Amino acid sequence: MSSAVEAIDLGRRYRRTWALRGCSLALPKGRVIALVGPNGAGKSTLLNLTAGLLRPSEGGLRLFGEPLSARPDTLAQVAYMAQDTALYPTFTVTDLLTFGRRLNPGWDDPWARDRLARLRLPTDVPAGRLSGGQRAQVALVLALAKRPRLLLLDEPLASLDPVARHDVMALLMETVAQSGMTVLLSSHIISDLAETCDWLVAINQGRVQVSGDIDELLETHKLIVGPREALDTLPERLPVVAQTVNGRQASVLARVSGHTVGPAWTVRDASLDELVLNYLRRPESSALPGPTRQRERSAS
Ligand SMILES: Nc1ncnc2c1ncn2[C@@H]1O[C@H](COP(=O)(O)OP(=O)(O)OP(=O)(O)O)[C@@H](O)[C@H]1O
Repeated sequence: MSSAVEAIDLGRRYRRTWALRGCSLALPKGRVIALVGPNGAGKSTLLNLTAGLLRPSEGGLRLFGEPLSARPDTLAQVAYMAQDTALYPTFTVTDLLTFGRRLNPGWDDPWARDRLARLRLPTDVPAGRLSGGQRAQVALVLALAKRPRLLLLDEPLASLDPVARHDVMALLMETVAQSGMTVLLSSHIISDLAETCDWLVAINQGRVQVSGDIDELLETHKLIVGPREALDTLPERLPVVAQTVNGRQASVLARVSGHTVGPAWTVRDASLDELVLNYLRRPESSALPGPTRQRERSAS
């Protein structure tokens, strides 16, 4: 079965700087995929490449099994809400609806009107006069009304208040459940992603660090907490993602499979927040197939 998005050794360079390099990914269909990474990691670059707005400097992309470069109609199945929510500022919401209907063959006009009515926004003022959060919500409705197979969202939650954030995520979940759409969304707010997303992609310094099913990642990673002096008693071959020392206490995130640790240590489940934070702290750690870094001797 083909993936929704497949990147093969994908790279993009701006002059001499690689924004993304050696990116190989297979993202399954019908998932809500969280794309995380520090500022400047390459998230927007990956989204722009997937939306066909940037050309790769090396490697390539397939969407639903089709090479992106060979089939322009593949892109008709993609909707993209970029970071700086590009609504034409002089167009009213009513104009934008008309525009969307004329440009997109699969446009679901009754649905879009119903959703916009529920937002209780003025439909006759220029979009430039709406607040940042209101613009983001309108842009999301317009993107969904295209009925895309793949929806790309670059920090859709950043400008939203907590209630709007919750509503947007609920709308995404509802649409995914009804349509089988795949969503790839970048965000820095991990707690908002934990309930909604079921696949995690972490990018760091232009490289993919993690790509995997969130439940499986949480099952295989554990937080091991104990006294700093006991660090040397941890198994030699324990695949450590990151370790931190706070005063006398050491905390180690590791990929545990059949490893046993001594009685000085407490092993507990990690939250998605803790998992992401530990990976981002250690750009050289990876949860991709291949050799894993093993435990360091000295505490960091
Ligand atoms: N148009 C550009 N020209 C030159 N360099 C760029 C350009 N766009 C991005 N970059 C560089 O590429 C790298 C990746 O940027 P990108 O915007 O993809 O990161 P990001 O993960 O989306 O960051 P953020 O979380 O801050 O939005 C950064 O080092 C950035 O400075």
